[in-house]
Amino acid sequence: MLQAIKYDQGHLEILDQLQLPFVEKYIPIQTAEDGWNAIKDMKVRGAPAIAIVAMLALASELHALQSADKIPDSPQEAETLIAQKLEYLVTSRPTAVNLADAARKLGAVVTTQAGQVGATGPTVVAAFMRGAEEMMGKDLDDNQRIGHHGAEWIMANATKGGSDVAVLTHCNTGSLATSGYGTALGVIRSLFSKNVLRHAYCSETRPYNQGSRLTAFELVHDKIPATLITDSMAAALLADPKAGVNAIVVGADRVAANGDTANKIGTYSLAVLAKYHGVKFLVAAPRTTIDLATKFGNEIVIEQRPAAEMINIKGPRAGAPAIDGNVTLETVCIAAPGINVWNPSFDITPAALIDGIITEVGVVEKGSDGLFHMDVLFNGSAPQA
Ligand SMILES: CSC[C@@H](O)[C@@H](O)C(=O)COP(=O)(O)O
Repeated sequence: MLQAIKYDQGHLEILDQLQLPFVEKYIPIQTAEDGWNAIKDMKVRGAPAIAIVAMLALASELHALQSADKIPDSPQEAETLIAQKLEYLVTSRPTAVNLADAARKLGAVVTTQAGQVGATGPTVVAAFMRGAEEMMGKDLDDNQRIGHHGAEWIMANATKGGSDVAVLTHCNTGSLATSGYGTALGVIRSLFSKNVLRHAYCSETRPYNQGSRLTAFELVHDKIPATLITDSMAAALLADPKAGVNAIVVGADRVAANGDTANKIGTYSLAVLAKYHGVKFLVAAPRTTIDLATKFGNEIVIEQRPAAEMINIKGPRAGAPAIDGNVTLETVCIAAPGINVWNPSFDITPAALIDGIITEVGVVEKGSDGLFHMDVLFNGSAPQA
């Protein structure tokens, strides 16, 4: 399995996703500012991965301060230092809630520690670093559970009488978008490991091609039977009995309390198509992506990305040889110079189009009132497939 994030006691490295699938190169992240830039520039992306890298970037900076004996003695000063860095990190990308959620949770850990009798600056910093490291392990564990619950749900509800399934996914939600295994791609991985995946389809995911560059790379790497389509081919694929797509499974950047889901632009179109074709439409995400403070999808801030990400495309010249494992990536313009560009990074899929939300504690479906009741995910009564 690919590993997007490597961390060991203050040493953080991320796989530079801007160079994938052509060059597999890890880059060091030493400070919160390095982390902020890597997230903003999409060297790391995907809701869970963004949160983990942000927290570990700050942990790395604090490690370096600790080695240089520069942690303030006062617990309150250490708390303020960490709070300011967290506030800054949260400004890197607005839509995925996992980052804000991680900052809030670790901020609370730090505040609690700073209030303990005998607390010092170093004990506050140590509490933060421990929390950040635990987050990475928890995410991997959650993803494996999501994969299991999603695969079980699909086999129970979407086989249409067959013994195996074909699944379409969008964007990248795999090892590269998380600490490992993946969310929606984790469900596909789990179906594959249970020997019930007939075929996976991944959409190109314009404009930034996370599907063709990253998901396709992971599927090839992990030898999962898969086919790439352009986003515009999804309707034809769903209408094709030979493909026999049973379910569409996507990730999420933020799920509102009513189930409306912000995810990569193009997700909403797929949900509409799924409804028309009678194909199950599922969202796979850890509970850290569910934002109960946001009641409806229209409250979610949608990030606008630069025009250059739509009108330019980057890759090696066709047939260019790799030299010492390196290839030169070239940028090519693929649109008429001067055209206006609208480039929202995400869209909102209404809850009405979603059949189930797959989390690490189970799959929530709409009740008889036609509404999602997210409280079951947090009060220990989530339905198991
Ligand atoms: C497991 S990640 C789920 C989503 O974050 C993913 O589908 C997505 O939309 C990623 O967007 P990106 O802009 O590449 O960060």
